[in-house]
Amino acid sequence: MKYGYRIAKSNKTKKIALIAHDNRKQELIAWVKKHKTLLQPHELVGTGTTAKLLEKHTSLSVEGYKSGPLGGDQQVGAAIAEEEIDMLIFFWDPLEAQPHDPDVKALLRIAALYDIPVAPNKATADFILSSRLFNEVFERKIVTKERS
Ligand SMILES: O=C(CO)COP(=O)(O)O
Repeated sequence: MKYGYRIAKSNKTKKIALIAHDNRKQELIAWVKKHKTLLQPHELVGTGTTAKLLEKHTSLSVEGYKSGPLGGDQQVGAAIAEEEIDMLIFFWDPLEAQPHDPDVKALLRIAALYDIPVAPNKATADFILSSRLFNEVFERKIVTKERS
């Protein structure tokens, strides 16, 4: 089996996954509030608790998957593998182990594999949002398997 790749293109309107571990949820809520106008035109999704809190505190519409520890990270990972999600804002906790650490790792692996922008903190999220590409079509490299 050999690996090859093909180029996929995002739409101008992005589907953005928003996720935060408990100790970082307030930080994500504040970030989304700050950038509400920029985020509003895009399709927002997130893991269960994060999505609910974001809807409550920002009144943006955020479609929720299951809660992270109950399989939400895996659902977001599957959506990335289906090429449905264009970027991942994931404020994961660098100071506390999670019971579903393997799921977190799997999500980050799939996001790297499918070549989507990933922000683990506000600085990176700000860079992504201020990128010229944020409201344009951008290309990404999808790894494929080819029979040799
Ligand atoms: O645990 C998470 C990501 O790994 C987040 O899940 P919740 O948004 O349901 O808290």
